[in-house]
Amino acid sequence: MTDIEIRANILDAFFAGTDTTANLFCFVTYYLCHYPEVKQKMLAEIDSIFPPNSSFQLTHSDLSKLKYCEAIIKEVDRLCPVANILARYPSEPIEVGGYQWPADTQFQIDLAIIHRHKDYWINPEIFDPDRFFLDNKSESYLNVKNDDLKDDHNEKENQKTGQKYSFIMFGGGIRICPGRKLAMIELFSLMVYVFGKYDVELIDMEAPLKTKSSIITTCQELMVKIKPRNL
Ligand code: HEM
Repeated sequence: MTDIEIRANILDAFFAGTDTTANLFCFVTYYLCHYPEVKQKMLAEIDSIFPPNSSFQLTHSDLSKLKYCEAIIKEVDRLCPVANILARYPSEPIEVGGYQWPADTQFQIDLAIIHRHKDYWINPEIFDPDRFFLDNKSESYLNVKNDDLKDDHNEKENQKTGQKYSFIMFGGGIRICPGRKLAMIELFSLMVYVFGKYDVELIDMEAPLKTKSSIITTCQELMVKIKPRNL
């Protein structure tokens, strides 16, 4: 790689890799404060793997046991996608939506619309991490039965919704987010260290989540009070 390419790659990792996880963690905090039963279930999982008042080490193998935490992160991003737009340019003329489009047309894919589309999700407006947690493939979490769900990266989520690309938190195909595993490790670690050790409450439970969307959706303000957990 040339120096310019190395610099561009480092900047990519900084820009694409810091505000995404930081803002998504704010959204996770907001939802946990509004759904105490979800928070309790999360704490039970964290405490069972990283017992409080013990000198645990954060290992990758233990973090990957946090299946309910994973479900929370996905459900929060489904409703509030931190990366909200994907862009694609077809290299050849293409038909999309019944129209012919020339090569190099820019298509923008709106994650918030797809993640809440009633064709793919039951009760899409309802916050329910169990969508990504329960192995209940037959009933309420499937809207569409589709045999063609094979996809290298999103297969597990696709199977739960029954539709290819219905959940695209990290994009898909060859441009899928290269930082996705690191992002999940960061978010799991934050959940263990912050919620496992501290009680986090919103200052104003009535205040809506204040966001601003451009390339990514950012959290404008989230006032919280934090105290050590009463264990
Ligand atoms: C919660 C955290 C994150 C989310 C939701 C997220 C989401 C995404 C999405 C949706 C894309 C576009 C994929 C596509 O076009 O199909 C993307 C691309 C990218 N992400 Fe992430 N990302 C996150 C964290 C990270 C981290 C931690 C890094 C690196 C340290 C990173 C580096 C990148 C880079 C370099 C690209 C551009 C890939 C390309 O165009 O080939 N991301 N990310």
